[in-house]
Order: sequence, then C-alpha cells, then structure tokens
Amino acid sequence: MPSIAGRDCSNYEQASLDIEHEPSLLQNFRPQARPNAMSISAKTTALILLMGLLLSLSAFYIQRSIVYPAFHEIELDYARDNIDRVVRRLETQRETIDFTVYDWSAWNDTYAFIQTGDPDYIESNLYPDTFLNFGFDVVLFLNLDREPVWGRIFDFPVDGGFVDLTDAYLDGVLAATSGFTYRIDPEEHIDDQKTSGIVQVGGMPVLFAMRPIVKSDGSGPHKGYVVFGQFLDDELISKFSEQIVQDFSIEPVSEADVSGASDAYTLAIIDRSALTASKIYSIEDIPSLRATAILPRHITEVGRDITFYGVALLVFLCTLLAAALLALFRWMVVKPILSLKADISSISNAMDYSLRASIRNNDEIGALSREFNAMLGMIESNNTELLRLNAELTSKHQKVLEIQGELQSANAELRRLSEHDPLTGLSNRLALERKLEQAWEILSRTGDPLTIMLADIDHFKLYNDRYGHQAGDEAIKQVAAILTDAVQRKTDMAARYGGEEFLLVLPGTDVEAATEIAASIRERIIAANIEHDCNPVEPFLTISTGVSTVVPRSDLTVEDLVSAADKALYKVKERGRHNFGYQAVEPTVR
Ligand SMILES: Nc1nc2c(ncn2[C@@H]2O[C@H](COP(=O)(O)OP(=O)(O)OP(=O)(O)O)[C@@H](O)[C@H]2O)c(=O)[nH]1
Repeated sequence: MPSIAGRDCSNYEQASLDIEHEPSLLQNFRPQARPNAMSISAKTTALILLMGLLLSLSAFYIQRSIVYPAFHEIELDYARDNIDRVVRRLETQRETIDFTVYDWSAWNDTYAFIQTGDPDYIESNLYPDTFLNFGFDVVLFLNLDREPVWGRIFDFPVDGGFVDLTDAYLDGVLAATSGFTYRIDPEEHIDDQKTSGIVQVGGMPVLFAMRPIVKSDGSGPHKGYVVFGQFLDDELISKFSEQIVQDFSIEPVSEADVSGASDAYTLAIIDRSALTASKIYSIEDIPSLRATAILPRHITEVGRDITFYGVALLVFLCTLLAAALLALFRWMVVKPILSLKADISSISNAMDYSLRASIRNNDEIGALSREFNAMLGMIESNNTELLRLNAELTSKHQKVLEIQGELQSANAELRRLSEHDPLTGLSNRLALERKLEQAWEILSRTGDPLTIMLADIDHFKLYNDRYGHQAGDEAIKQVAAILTDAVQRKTDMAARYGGEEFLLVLPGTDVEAATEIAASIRERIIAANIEHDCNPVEPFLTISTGVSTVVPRSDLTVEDLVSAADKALYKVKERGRHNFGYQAVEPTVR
C-alpha cells in the first residue's frame, strides 16, 4: 500500500502533469462551430432583405390603398367637373334661347303682330337669316289659343344654308311645346313669365324657351307666346363638344327614370383606360336629359404609373441601400471581427500568450480586442506564476521522493534489524516466533507436517576458551551459513535461537525428509572441518541436532513441538554429541 507521502506525491505528480498539459486542455475547451450556425453577415443580410421586403410591401400597400385611390378620387372629381361643364353648356344654351325669346316677346311690334298678323313685321323681322344667325331651328309665334300665327322649322347645314322643315315638324313641335304654356303665370313679374324645356319631336330632342308676348314695358295682358328652340341633333352636340372640348352624348329621361335623384352623377368604369360620367340635366327641376361623356382615365394611368414607378424606385433604392448597408456592415463589423478571430486562433494555435491581437479600430471591436489582450496578459502572468509554482512543486516533489526513498531504506533496514540476528544475518527470535505461529496456523488447515530442528554447537565454551570469543563469533557465522545452505525451500527458515543454538523451521517436511536434511547438515559440518582441537568428540567443530515433526492440530501447540525438539537435542548431547535425534511431540499436560 502506498504511503500517505506516496499518495500525496502522486497527487503532486498529477498536479504537475495537469499544469504541463494545460495548453492542450485549453485547446479542448476551444468552442466548435455548430453545424447549422448562421453567420452575422447572413443574419444581417436576411434582416436587411426582410426590412426591404416589408418596406416595399408597405410602400406598395400605401400606394394601392392611399395614393392610387386618391388619384382615382381626383379622376372622379375631374369626371364630375367635365359632365358639369356639359350640363352647364346645355344650360347656357337654354338661357341664350330664353334671353332671345325675352327680347322678341316683350316688344310692342311683336305684341301688335300677334294680334294683327301684320305682314310688314314678318317682312322686316322674320327672315331665315335672322334665325340662321341665332342658330335656332324652331321659331313659333302662338296666339292665346296656342295656334301659330307664324311658325317655321329650319335646319342649318354646316355649309351656311338652311332647309325649311316646317311642313315636316311644325305640328309635332306645336303639339309638344304648346302644352307648356300653363307653366307661365301672367301674374308673375315679367322676368319670371317664362318656361323652357326639352321635348321629343320625331325622336329628336328639342331645347326650347317660351315667353308670353307683352308690350315692351312688360305690361300685358299677354296676347300670345313666342317659342324659340333648337334641335339637339348630332350637329349641335358636336358643336358644343368642340366648344367645351368634351365629347358627350345625350338621351331623354323622364322623372320616372331618375326617381327623384335628378342631379345624381353616374360614374362607371369601362376599362383601364376609360370611364363614363353621366348627369341628369333638369330644367325647372324637371329631369330632361341625361348627358353622358366618355372620359379617358389619364389621372388613374398617371396614378398607376406613379404607383408602379414609385414602388419600383423604392425597391431599387432599398436594394441599393441594403447593399450599401451590408457592405458597410461587413467593412465595419464583420471584417474586424474575423480579423480578431484570426488573431485569437493564431494565438491559441501557437499557445503563445505573449502574443497580442491587433487593435485595428477605435470602436467597440477595438475595445473588445483591448479587453482580450488584457485577458491574455492575465493568462500570461498566471501561466508564468503557474510554471514557477510547478517548478517549485516539482523540486519539492523530488525532495519528498528522496526523503521517501530514505524512509523506505530506513524502514527496510529497521524491518531487517527487527527480524534478523545482527551477527549471523539469520532470522531472530521475534521473526522465528511469527514464522512458527504462521506455519502452525496454515499447516493445521492443510494437514501437512511441520518439522523443526534445534541445532547446538558442541562444547562451544571450550572453543571460546581455546580460540577466543571473536573466533567464536566467526565459528557461529560459519555454522549459520551451513544451516542456511541446508534449507532449500522458500518456506523454510533458519533462525538463531540463542547464543550458539539455531532453530530450523521446515513447513511441509515429514520425518523422513527431516532425517535426510539433518544427516546432510551433519555431513556439511564435517566437510566444513572447522578446527576445534579441544573438542572431546572430534578435532573439529561439531553440532548436535534435535528433530521433531508433527501435523499441527488443536490439542498441540508450537511450544509442544519446540519442547520435543529440545528433548531430542538433549538426548543427542547425552549420547555423545555430533549427531541428530528425533523426538515425537507430546501434548503438554496442563
Ligand atoms: N563467542 C561466542 N560465544 C558464545 C556466544 N553465545 C554463547 N557463547 C558461548 O557458548 C558457550 C556455551 O556453553 P555451554 O552452555 O556451557 O555449552 P557447551 O560448552 O557448548 O557445552 P555443550 O553445549 O554441553 O556441548 C558459553 O561459553 C557462551 O559464552 C556468542 O555469541 N559468541
């Protein structure tokens, strides 16, 4: 079992080992990139692209939901304005007819004419060029019975001539317009004694105005009616369209058609490039015509173009901005970080903590580099201190090992001294007693025999007396060597039992083998021929040996065995020495 010192020393050794391998251990802690790790560049690119996409979608949404509808609303306003212009043109024309009617109806000459039918009045005033100038197709002078005193229906072709259509249309126009006279209230002020409207004659709308014929000062009673009118034919509509620079068409409506919404606009989109705008033209609150214009959707097209090019420009600018931001980010952030990482990797690979990372920027990454360098400084300092401590520890460990070696030597020597006889080097009494107890216990279990031999030098007192005590010691050492050689087995033991007495322990040796060994010892002593000229037995040194063998059992003890050997020795001494004898073991009577 290793000593505590040894255990401590092994700990020191491990500690020393740890320090020596510190760099490689640090390498084991180097973080490994995760397989699915996403770089900052990729994340930033994704973020910028996402922001660009969101921005473009927002712009697209704003354009579609705010800008484009605003353009559409402007377009509708524009359409309403245009159809209003059409209606205003019709109204202006109606007012023109009415004003002209006013001139003719509140005139003493007309007042006289309607009563007399004076041909001079006709000759002087009612010639076709007059109406050609006005552009009026219908000219009626009606008496109070609504019968024409004079009436003509013309058509004025574009060549400047005129066509008399009186015969074809007079009755129709009369039938359609004469019913309007009830609208004129003669009790009203002269300015309000009027009516106007649109009637259908032969499928053609006629815009007309009617006033009662009074004197020039506006006094009555009225004697008839003046009706002027115009066919709202294609020619006139084209003329109006040119004047207001807006094509339009008209169609008759009745009150039932518009069901009270006489001024309502009707706007309908035809396709991407055109829409229709309609409005009811009412005269004296009576729905008369529906004017309809087909309008190009220029504003919507402009809005659509602005929307498209606006979003396209925004996407383009976003892309440019994203690319610029990304490049800037890579230059300002990613590149310095990669440079710092390269520095850290090379320092880590070189395991040289005296190296430092380059500080390229004076920003957060520069601050990070400085912090890293400061940490390297600490590691370097700690490393140096660790190396110093390690060297110190190693030195102390060496000393401990030396002391441990010395202690082990001393222990071994102590153990040897405590178990061996200093003169002969044989086992001493203490080791002998342990050996006997151990052998007795083992053999009592195995059932094998245990032999002991008690050898004693004959007449050794005489030897000492003859050759001196020092020579006696040498003789004792020689006999010890002979006995040691005689016992071959590892389990055997030769011990110094007393002054010139020796005890051999031979586990597993029976009587026959023991007898052979005893004889062999005797032969070796003879062969050694150690001079002892005052030995009464032989002229050389002799020994006597008592042998005893027993299979250890519970009713016997080691002392019984030793006692038997002692008896055997005693008998050999009595019989003249220089021999060996056997004595069986007898239990001690207790
Ligand atoms: N030189 C020396 N003499 C020893 C030592 N130990 C014992 N002796 C001597 O051995 C002698 C033993 O004498 P005795 O016990 O009378 O026996 P013996 O003279 O050998 O006669 P027997 O045993 O009867 O044959 C004594 O004189 C002891 O002094 C020793 O270590 N060295």
